[in-house]
Amino acid sequence: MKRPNRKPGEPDVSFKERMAALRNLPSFFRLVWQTSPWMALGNAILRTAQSATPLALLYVGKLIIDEVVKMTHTPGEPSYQYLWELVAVEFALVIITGVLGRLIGLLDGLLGEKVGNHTSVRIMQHAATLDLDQFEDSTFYDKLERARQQTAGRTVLLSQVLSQVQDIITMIFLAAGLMTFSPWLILLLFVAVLPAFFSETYFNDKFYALAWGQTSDRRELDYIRYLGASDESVKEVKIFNLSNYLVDRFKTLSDKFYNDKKQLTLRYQSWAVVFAIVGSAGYYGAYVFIILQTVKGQLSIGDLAFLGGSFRQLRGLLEGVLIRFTSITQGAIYLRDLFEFFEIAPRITQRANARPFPKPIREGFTFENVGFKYLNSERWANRHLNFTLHAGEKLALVGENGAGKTTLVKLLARLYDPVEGRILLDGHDLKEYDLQELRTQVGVIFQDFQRYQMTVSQNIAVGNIRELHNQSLIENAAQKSMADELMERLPDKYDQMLGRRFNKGVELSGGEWQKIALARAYMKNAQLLILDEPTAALDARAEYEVFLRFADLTRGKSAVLISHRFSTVRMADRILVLEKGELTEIGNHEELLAKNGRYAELFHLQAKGYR
Ligand SMILES: Nc1ncnc2c1ncn2[C@@H]1O[C@H](COP(=O)(O)OP(=O)(O)OP(=O)(O)O)[C@@H](O)[C@H]1O
Repeated sequence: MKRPNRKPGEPDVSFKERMAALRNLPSFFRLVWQTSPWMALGNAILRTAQSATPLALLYVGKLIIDEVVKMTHTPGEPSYQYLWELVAVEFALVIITGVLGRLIGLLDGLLGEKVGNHTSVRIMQHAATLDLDQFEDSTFYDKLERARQQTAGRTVLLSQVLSQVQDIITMIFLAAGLMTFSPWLILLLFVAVLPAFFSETYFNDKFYALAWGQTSDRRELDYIRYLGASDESVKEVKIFNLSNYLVDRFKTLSDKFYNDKKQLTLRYQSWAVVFAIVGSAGYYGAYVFIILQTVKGQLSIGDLAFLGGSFRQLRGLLEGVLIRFTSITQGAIYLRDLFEFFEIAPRITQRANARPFPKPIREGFTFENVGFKYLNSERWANRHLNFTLHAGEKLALVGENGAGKTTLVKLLARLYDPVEGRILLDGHDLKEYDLQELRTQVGVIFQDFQRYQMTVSQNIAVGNIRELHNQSLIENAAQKSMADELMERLPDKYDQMLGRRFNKGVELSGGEWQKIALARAYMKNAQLLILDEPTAALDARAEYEVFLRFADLTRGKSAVLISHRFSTVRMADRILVLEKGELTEIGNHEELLAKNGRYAELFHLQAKGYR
C-alpha cells in the first residue's frame, strides 16, 4: 500500500519496504563471497569467537570478586593461588579480545576495500553493455549515480551486518546468563530501548528521502565543481569570466543541501537525546532492583557485579542492535538501487542465433522507410529514408546543422535501432547480425571523438584495442592519417602522453587531435568506414591529402563521409542531401549540380565565399 502523504517521485521507504529491501542482503553477501571467500570466512569465524568474550569476562570478574570477598571474611592466612589463576584468565581474555578486535578490523577494512573495487568494476562492465540512449536519460543517470555511491557506502554495510550478527550472538550469551535471574528485567530493557529504535527508523527514512531527492542536484553540484576547476573548462571560465557565476551557483545549491541536512540532523539528535534518557532509565530501574536483592542477601557481591555488568552491556548491545538494524535496512535500500541498476537491460542486443556479418558485404546497406526520434524528443531526427549504400561505395552526407546526418550514421552503426522501418544488410535486417562482429566491421570516427589523456599509441590503439601492443600497426595507421608527422616534435614520440592532466602531457591542436583520431579508423580492417566531420579542423591542404589517401586506402570498402566542405564532398561516388531528417536529393556531384536544387544552392553559396 502506498503511503497517502507521499510526494510524487519520493521513494517509498515504508517499514514493509524496508523489510523487503533486506532481501537484497543475500545477493550482497554473494557479491562479498565472490570478492574473497577466504576473507569472508575468516571474518565470520573471528567474529563468532569474539562474541563469546564479554560473557566470559563478566563471569570471571564475578568469580574474582566473590573470591576476594570470601578471602576477606575468612580468618587466617589466605591462599592466593586460585585468585591469581582467575586474574591470569581474565588477563588472557582481555588480550584475546583485543587481538580479535584488531584482526576483525583488519579483515573488515581489506574486505570492504575489495568489495568496493569489485562493485566498481561490475558497474563499469554493466554500464558498457547499455545503450547510448539509456545514457541520454537523466533518470538513468540518477540511478547510475546512486549505484556508484554504493561502492563506498557498502564497505560500512558489510561491517555493520557482520557486527550485527556478532552482537546478537553476544546478546544471546548474556541473556542466557540473565534469564536464570529475571526474564522480566530483560523485557524492561527491551521496552525502554524501543522508542530509540522507532525514532531511528523514522529519521533514517527522512535522510534517505532527502538524499534521494537531491540526487539530480548533487550531480549538478559535482558538475559545477568540475567546471570550476578543470583543464578542459579553464579557458572559457577565464575568457567569459564564469568563475563568480559558477561559485554562486555552487553556493546556492550547497547551502540548500546544508540547510536541509541541518534541520533534519537537529531534530534527529534532539530526539536521540530524549530516547537515550528513556533507555538509561530502564537500565537503572533494573539496576536498583538488583542492588536491593543484594542488600537483602539474596545475591552475592560478585553476582551484583556480574548482573550489573551484564545488564549494562546488554542494554548497550540491544540499543546498538536496534539502531544498527535501521541503518542496515537503510543500506539494503541503497543496495536495491545498486541491484536495480544491474537489472537495467540493454535493448540493443542480438538474437540467440545471430547471423555472421557478411565477409565481404555483397549488396550493401538498404534503408527501407527508416525513421528515428530520440527518446526525449517529439521531433523525427530521421524520417522516410529510402536508399542503398552499395558495397564499396563512398557516400557523402550533406545537410545543414541538425539535418540528421549524425543520427543516420548512428543507426548504421546500430547505436540506435530505427523507430520506423528497417535497415537491411545484404537483404537481412541489421538486427539479425552478430553485434560484436558488426562493431568490428563498422568503424566510426565521430566529430566529438574522445581525446584520451593517454599516450599517442594508446590514443590510436583505441580504434582496435586488441592491437594495443602491435606497434607497427599503430605506426602504420598513423602514417595513413598523417598523424606520423607529429612525432617529429613530440619528445616521447609514440609514448608521448597527450593532454595536460598527467605528468609530461603535451596538448595538441584541434587538427592534430583529428589526425590522431583518424588513425583509429585505420587500426582495423572494417568493411564500412564512417567519418563524421573528421577533417573540420584540418587545414585545406591536409584535408585534401587526407581524402586522397582515404579514397586510396579504402578502395573496395564502403564509406560514409559527413562534411560541410564541398571540396571533400564532391570526391564521393554519391552525395545524399538531408533536410530536416529527410532525404531530398541523391546523386553524384555533377548530377546534383545539374539538378540545380538544394545541393547546387549550398555548393554555390560556399564557392561564392571563396571567390
Ligand atoms: N541525443 C539526442 N537526444 C535528442 N535529440 C538529439 C540528440 N542528438 C541529436 N538530436 C537532435 O536530432 C536532430 C538531428 O541531429 P544530428 O546530430 O543527427 O544532426 P547533424 O545533421 O549531424 O547536425 P550537425 O551538422 O550539426 O552535426 C537535431 O535536431 C538534434 O537536436
